[in-house]
Amino acid sequence: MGEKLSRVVIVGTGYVGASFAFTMLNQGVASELCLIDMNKEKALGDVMDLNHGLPFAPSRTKIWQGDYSDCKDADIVVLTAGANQKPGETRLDLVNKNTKIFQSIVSQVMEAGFNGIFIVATNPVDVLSYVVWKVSGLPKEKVIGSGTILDTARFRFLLGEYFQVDPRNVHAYIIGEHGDSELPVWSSADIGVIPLCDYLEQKEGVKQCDLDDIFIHVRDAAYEIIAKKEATYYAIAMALVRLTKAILNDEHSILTVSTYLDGEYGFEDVYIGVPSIVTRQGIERVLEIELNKEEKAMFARSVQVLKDLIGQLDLK
Ligand SMILES: NC(=O)C1=CN([C@@H]2O[C@H](COP(=O)(O)OP(=O)(O)OC[C@H]3O[C@@H](n4cnc5c(N)ncnc54)[C@H](O)[C@@H]3O)[C@@H](O)[C@H]2O)C=CC1
Ligand SMILES: CC(=O)C(=O)O
Repeated sequence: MGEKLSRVVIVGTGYVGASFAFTMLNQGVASELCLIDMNKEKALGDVMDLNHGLPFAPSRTKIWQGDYSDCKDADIVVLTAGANQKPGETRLDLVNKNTKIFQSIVSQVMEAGFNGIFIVATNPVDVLSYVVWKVSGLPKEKVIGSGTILDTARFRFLLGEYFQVDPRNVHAYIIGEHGDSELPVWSSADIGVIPLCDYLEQKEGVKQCDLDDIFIHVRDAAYEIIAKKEATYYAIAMALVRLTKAILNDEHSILTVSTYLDGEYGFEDVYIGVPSIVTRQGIERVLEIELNKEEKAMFARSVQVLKDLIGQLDLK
């Protein structure tokens, strides 16, 4: 029996796209990796560098510098092209530049005959996921933003440090905009098998103000890292690989991706980060966490921030 081919195309081989390609190669996730960037020399340099690592890779991967015609047979196109934040800029500041770039890229991907799944990482990721859905004409299930997958990872890491447990045993979510209006869902957070609220009551030394501080560090992590080294890329690359594997391996994994709300949580016509089941077909279902009153209000505010921006888009 022949080996099953899986093709992943990456558009935008800057810090995030190149780190994603490197992580994909190291984990042997796809049999074909195609790199596209308007800076062709950069993409070609990355292809050469990655190919030279093949003797150390866990499996064979065909890696090449491509063009949009390569998207026709792609299972997944990952969009990491566009401007990133400069120190002091918010993710939302990038909306106009990156919407224009995305209109052009997504049109070219679709003209090639693409019928797979888009993963969107470029910021502002929730708004751009909406743009990709609109411009591509694909079903909502097939356009997935990285949403708060990275914020949730940061949250689990910091809670793991605080409670001195493996972050993989921390079950806690950040939802909402991947940005300043996101929120922690404290009411359903578990440390291992213990609800965090019980932990807070029972364990000495666990204080609400420390938890609030953890959330602030999660929300502001990108600003801190960008001030120190211009960009964030390793953790998002690993998060994108996790999402890619969930799709290619039909894992039915629950990830806080940016997805289209169609009545869930009482909202519609917006892409936003919520826990969702990810399969080979894309988003199977959005999971509705029972939010408390304060969390509901914060989520509604986050939806409004995104809807206001979506309302200003010129998608002609
Ligand atoms: N969703 C998330 O959690 C995260 C998102 N990001 C976002 O990812 C995006 C990329 O960030 P970086 O890699 O740091 O930026 P970068 O500037 O290093 O790379 C962007 C790449 O896009 C390419 N590009 C620009 N316009 C293009 C076009 N029309 N066609 C093809 N390629 C084009 C550029 O040549 C460049 O190589 C940013 O918007 C950043 O904010 C970054 C980290 C985390
Ligand atoms: C840049 C960005 O969106 C992040 O690191 O969260």
